[in-house]
Amino acid sequence: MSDNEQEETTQVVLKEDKGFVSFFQGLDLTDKDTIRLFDRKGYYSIHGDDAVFVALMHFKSKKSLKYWGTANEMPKKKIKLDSSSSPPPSNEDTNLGLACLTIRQGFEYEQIIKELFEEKKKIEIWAAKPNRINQWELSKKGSRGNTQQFEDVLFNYTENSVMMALKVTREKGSIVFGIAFGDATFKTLGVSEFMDNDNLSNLSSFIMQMSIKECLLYSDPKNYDYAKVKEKLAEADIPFTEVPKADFSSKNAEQDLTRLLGSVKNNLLDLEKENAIQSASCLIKHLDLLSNPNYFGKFKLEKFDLNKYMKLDSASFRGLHIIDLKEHNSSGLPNSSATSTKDQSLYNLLNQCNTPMGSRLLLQWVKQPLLDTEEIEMRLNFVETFFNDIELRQSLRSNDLKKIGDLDRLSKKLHGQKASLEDCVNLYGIVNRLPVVLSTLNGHSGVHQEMLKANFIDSLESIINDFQKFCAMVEKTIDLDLANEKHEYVIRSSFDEALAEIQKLKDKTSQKIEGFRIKTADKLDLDESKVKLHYSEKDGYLLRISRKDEVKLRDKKEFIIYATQKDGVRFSIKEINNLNETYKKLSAEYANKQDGLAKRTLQIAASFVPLIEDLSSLIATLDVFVTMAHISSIAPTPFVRPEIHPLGTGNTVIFGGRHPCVETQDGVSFIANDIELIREESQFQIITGPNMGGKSTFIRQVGLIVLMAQIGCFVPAQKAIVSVVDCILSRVGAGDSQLRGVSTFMAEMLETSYILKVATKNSLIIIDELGRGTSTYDGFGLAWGIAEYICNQIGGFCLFATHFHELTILADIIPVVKNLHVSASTENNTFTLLYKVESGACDQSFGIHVAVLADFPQQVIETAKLKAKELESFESNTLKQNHNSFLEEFKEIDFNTQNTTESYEIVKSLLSKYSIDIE
Ligand SMILES: Nc1ncnc2c1ncn2[C@@H]1O[C@H](COP(=O)(O)OP(=O)(O)OP(=O)(O)O)[C@@H](O)[C@H]1O
Repeated sequence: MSDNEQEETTQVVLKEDKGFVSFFQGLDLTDKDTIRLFDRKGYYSIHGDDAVFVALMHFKSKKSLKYWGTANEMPKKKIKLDSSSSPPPSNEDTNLGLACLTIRQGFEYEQIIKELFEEKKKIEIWAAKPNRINQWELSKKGSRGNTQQFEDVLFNYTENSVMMALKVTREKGSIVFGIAFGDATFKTLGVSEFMDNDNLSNLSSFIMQMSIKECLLYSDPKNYDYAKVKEKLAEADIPFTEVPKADFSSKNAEQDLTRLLGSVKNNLLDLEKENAIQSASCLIKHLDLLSNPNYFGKFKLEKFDLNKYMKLDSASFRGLHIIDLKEHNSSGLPNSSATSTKDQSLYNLLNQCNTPMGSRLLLQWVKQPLLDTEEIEMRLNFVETFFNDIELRQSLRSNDLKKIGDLDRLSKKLHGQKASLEDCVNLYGIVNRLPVVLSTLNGHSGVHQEMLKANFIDSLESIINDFQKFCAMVEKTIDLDLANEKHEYVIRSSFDEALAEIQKLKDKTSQKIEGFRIKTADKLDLDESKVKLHYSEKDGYLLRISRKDEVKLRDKKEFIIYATQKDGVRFSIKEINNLNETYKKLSAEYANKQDGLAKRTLQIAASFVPLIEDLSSLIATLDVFVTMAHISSIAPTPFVRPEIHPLGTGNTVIFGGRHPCVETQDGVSFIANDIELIREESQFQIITGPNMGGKSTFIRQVGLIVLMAQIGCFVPAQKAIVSVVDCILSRVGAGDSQLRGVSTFMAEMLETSYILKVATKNSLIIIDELGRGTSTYDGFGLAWGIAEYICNQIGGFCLFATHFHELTILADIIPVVKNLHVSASTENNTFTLLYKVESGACDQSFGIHVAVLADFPQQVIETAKLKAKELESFESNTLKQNHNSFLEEFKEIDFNTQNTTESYEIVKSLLSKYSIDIE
């Protein structure tokens, strides 16, 4: 925000009001996650800690705050200070009295609402009670998972606002989740019941992949799994409210669901899912869905099938940088690393969609890579169609799709009865452009022509057909000429007899007024053109002459002077004033009639919402395919269509693979690399090489290529064969371990234990620099043990980047282990990173080489070489045995049943049992 804008904000200054202060102090302000805004008609005020929080969040300073009185003058009741989200106030702050911030209605208010939801705050809007001084009542409230009452503000929000209700139970020893999830804005509702392992990996994936924003949690503190779920939610940064058991009741659930979904769709509901159905009743109650008759029969049933998508947890989203996760440090401000622009996410790279619907769908696809080969091939066929037919792609991108506005927004407005005639005209414009899209699609004649016809052309034709009635209605009712010429949106007067009659009378009145204008000019002995008519809402028609001619009005009682302005003198005569009265009455009558007719028109338009939704989904899908094809073709080297092998079959072989985001960075001339992950032959690859040599980039690019292939997108490679995987598990870098108050070593251990428990023989495991948090020996020992465990017990594909050069010996012991290294050249006493991945272990200790280049004393170099040799001969079987035994026991520990300190103690005692030193 610019200084100017900020200055403007502070122009709205609310005067100190002691009555309000006592009302405010009397409120229950204990919930530090709620921010209260007071609607003062035209602007809003925020007070106390809420004001400080918003000032810091939005304006990044406290300058815009005003303080009322001093703390000593204020009523005695203390406000609970928000210690977590804003720094504790200094004495100076508390002495200043009650903080007060005013924000303007419109853009500023909208921005702040969006930011508050992003900060996971609950929002309350308070309005003054009519005719009561300093008495306020709650008029709106919302939270991140329930933004219904703020829809008008959040229309352009890309992400959905999905709330879930969650019940945890155990069946036959396994954890079972009964989940209901819903988005009141997009009117979707779903239920799902699934089992989970002790790591809750299914729940983790569900939260990430369904974009859950908030949770209503079945309160059951005695339940052993309950604390684990709470920890998982906190880890995924999902705010949750503990809800009494009574709200999870199946009593009226079936009936309530039928009401919202409509009876037909109800057949698809699996009512056997008792826990999920109970969660649904809780969700319906807390979102207050039944209080809005507009919702009845309008909800769509959404399915979540755990077996349909690749599992991805937050560590993988972070490790592969699939989407931008907004991360926060303990001060509540965004991490600078998380906002770095250089390091763009895969979603950011791909999202060059032309429509907001496309962007939303793409986000969903990126989060939910598919497992079914047929579905993947189908998507690839479409991408191929638009990739090969340049003309088709360019025409859709640069013309046809660009002009299609946000249909989701339109349907939301129409459904919520917040639409205007302008929205109808906009929709009419979009519908009129559809034949152009259709003819562009019809122009294609490639191999997938039939598929294009069956999936897009036929549906679009039928949608255009079904919209005919809508178009006819708009043409008949709305004055389109006025809309096009003057951007005024009204009902055509010829549409309704009564309206036409009133219009006639209005015209007649205006004509009479015009007659008096001419007569007045005559009376004043002025040329007719010098007496003008001026119309304003307030005064109706007035006459106007130039200031020079004002003398002509002097001393003549029949002329009533209204105002003298730069452009002349405004005056009137009795007859015009009388006609003005008539004109005003007629105008009011006309407007009234117009309103009624507009309302009816909008009601009819709202009946087209299901059709708009169908169109929106068709355009979104088309846009995503076209965009994926576009990105694939504009990459520094075009992407290629991957060859897909069903889950658990075939190998993953990539020739000339590239990292899609690193290759587009400025100044990077990317070196492509190959990899062959062959089952039973080379499914475990160890990557060694110098620091900054490109190890992480290489293993992440393999993860991203597999992920992109399963989304149905082309991939950055010369040739790619991808065997579908059930999940990608990544442990990349120590990450934010400090934030959670866990040592780097513990964080590594926890994440790795999770991988060991969750991975299957059909997974892709990506491990980067394991063991950095420990002493060299133990780090190495653990890395060795973990690698061995993955090879022998899990199977699956694994890429293991490590700085432990000695780990490469594994290749001699385990047949499926192969070594790769990133190369560097040390010719002519220079050290150049080549980024080329080659087979075999890295044969040089580059660390020492760099030390030589840096002119280290000879003695240091010699000692380093000696020590390195010692380490190389690290093959003591007893030591290795110790590490293996440690790992056997380590993986059995259930970290979820203890807190961090307890876990740490257990691991420490286990380490000491096997004489492993991590200090
Ligand atoms: N194939 C490549 N072609 C060109 N540049 C590359 C390539 N791979 C990596 N780089 C560049 O090198 C930088 C370092 O790469 P990366 O982080 O992958 O190295 P690393 O070996 O994992 O390093 P470290 O061991 O220090 O973690 C990248 O940011 C990128 O700019």
